[in-house]
Amino acid sequence: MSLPEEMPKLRMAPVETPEQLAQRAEREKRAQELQREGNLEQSLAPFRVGSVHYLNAAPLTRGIEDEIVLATPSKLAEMLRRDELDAGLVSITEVLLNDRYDILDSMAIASLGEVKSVFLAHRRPIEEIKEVFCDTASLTSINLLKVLLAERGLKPEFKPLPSYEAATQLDYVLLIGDAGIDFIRAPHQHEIFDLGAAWYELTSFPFVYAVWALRRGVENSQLRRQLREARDFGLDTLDSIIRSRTEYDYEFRKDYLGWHIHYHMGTDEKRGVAKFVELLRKHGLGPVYEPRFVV
Ligand SMILES: C=C(O[C@@H]1C=C(C(=O)O)C=C[C@H]1O)C(=O)O
Repeated sequence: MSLPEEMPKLRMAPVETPEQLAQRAEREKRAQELQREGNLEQSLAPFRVGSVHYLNAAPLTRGIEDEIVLATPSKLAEMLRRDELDAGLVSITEVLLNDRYDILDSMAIASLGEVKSVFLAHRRPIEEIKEVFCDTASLTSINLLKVLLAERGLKPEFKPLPSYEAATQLDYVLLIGDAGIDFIRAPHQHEIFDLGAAWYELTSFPFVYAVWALRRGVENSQLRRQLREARDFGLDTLDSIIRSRTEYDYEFRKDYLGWHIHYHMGTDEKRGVAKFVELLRKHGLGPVYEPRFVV
């Protein structure tokens, strides 16, 4: 018996190969991410937010990148002080040395031990240090180096680094961020004194380099929620950030963002901050204010 003409033909969905399935899953994930990104971007205004242009900040600013001002840590601090920003992912010392910010709780740029991008590069023994040239972008790392050297009874003169090109020719140089990573990855004759590792050796605590500083006295609960969402989004998609960024190479990004740097501010990080406060005071690098955390 032949099938009646009007009977619908059985339609078979084409079978997907495992590769096609994986590609589709990836496309769907990407679409969801884009939507989440879109949601975040819509609601950051009217707040003005700044962050550092270093690779390490990427996971805390996922989805809001296009809305924030990127600058060096020292420029960001100046903008915050002039009230040109409502929030900045800024050096911890800016917050500790100025009684005008709250710290957004539970997140930070921190390391437990070796950080990779904050170090003293030295061609001569540290014990002989008389002067050190410092990346002018840095605030926190200069103070961290002052503390670490003072604990060894060393008080060199701190001078501004004239240019990154000059770094290879100087005996003692403090570098941070991507410029630091560039230096380490290029040929050089210096030994590397990693400040995260030195801090851990001295205190057994993590070191907190940067936090979200919020201008005090401004109603910012919506902004705080946005920044928490950006962090959640960034950490949920850390793998894809590591895969899709183009700085350096994949292995480096994986180690750096997935291992050396971490993004939570827990009990140990707060103990680390308290220890830093104690040592800044001990070595006369104050006045230092108690950090005030807001959820
Ligand atoms: C870990 C780092 O921390 C940075 C160091 C800063 C400083 O020295 O003032 C400020 C912000 C952080 O992003 C780095 O960028 O290498």
